[in-house]
Amino acid sequence: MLDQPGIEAAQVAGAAQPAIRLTGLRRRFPGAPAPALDGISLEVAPGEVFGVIGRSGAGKSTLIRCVNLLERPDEGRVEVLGRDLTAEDEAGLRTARRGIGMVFQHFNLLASRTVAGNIAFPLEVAGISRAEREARVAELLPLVGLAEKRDAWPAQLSGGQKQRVGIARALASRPGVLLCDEATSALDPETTAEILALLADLRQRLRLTILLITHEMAVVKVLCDRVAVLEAGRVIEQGRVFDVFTRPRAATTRRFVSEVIGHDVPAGTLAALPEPGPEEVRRLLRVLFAGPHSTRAVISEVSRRFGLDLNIVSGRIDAIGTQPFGIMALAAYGPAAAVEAGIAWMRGLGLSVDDLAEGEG
Ligand SMILES: Nc1ncnc2c1ncn2[C@@H]1O[C@H](COP(=O)(O)OP(=O)(O)OP(=O)(O)O)[C@@H](O)[C@H]1O
Repeated sequence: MLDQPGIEAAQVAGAAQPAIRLTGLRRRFPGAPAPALDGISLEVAPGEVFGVIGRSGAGKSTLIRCVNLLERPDEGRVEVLGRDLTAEDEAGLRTARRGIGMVFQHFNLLASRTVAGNIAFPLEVAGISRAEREARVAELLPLVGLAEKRDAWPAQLSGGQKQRVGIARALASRPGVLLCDEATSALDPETTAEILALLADLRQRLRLTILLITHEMAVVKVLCDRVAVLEAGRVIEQGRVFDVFTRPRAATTRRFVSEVIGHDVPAGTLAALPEPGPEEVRRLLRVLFAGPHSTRAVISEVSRRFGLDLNIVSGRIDAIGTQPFGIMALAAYGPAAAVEAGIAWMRGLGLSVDDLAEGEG
């Protein structure tokens, strides 16, 4: 059902072509002082989960709505699963949108329909037979953990259950691409974690490509492979989540990242540290351990080898996806040449070592 040859072909995992390609998107709302989208280009690979993060007003909603052309960009091209949506007429768009599911922040369920009725709704609109609709709903309910709720009404569901219905409805027409518009922002932290786990599971089982927008870095950390940071309608930074989290470049990115992994050195830290002795320097360093070395072994060894005093200001061990890392702020004291040699030695082990100013990430 709902087979679309162009889309099916592009869904083959590993296809060279991106699942989503946005080129030079611009959108300025009439009368607005600045464009909502100011030349956005990005690509999402098949099977990838790509997050777009930004503060309120950065242009996230406008961007995601452009992907299925709910919002038409003034300029630029939107290609999804190999199809140039900006070149489609309304009929073509309707067909193409069946390959693109969308999950909304506020669920957007129809109060007058049961769970099954909500999930079946897009299939009804697409003219799918009742028997096929029922079969599809029966497949989807257990997939989203709602096998027992088939005949419940939206008003009888928790927020998390409502979002499960929203996700099942988005998957009804077997889309290759799922767009998530702040899908967990209306949920409490525990329910957020459950919904993110569900999305991660569905992504694996259905080999979905997911583009999500969020203002929460925790969502990006748990679910995404890559992330783009949006500010004033522009992508100011993008890359693999691990790289962006461990080496954020833009100030906005550093602020987002510090929400979840605390790169910042608290104000007042320097004043509380001892002054360096005569013939000594003091360097405030951020050391990132992303490889096989354990934090403690490296710190004690660099201290021994180079005769440095190391004062640990803050430290944290964490993981992004399945990749563990440690991040530590430390004050190194010793003769200038010894401190330099110690830093070079740590870098030689593959650790990332940067100078850190107080209050900086
Ligand atoms: N329909 C509209 N008409 C006029 N201006 C709009 C419209 N939609 C969005 N904007 C403006 O475009 C800019 C980007 O808005 P957008 O909703 O895309 O940002 P956002 O990052 O999703 O923010 P939020 O998280 O608050 O929704 C904002 O300045 C907003 O006021």
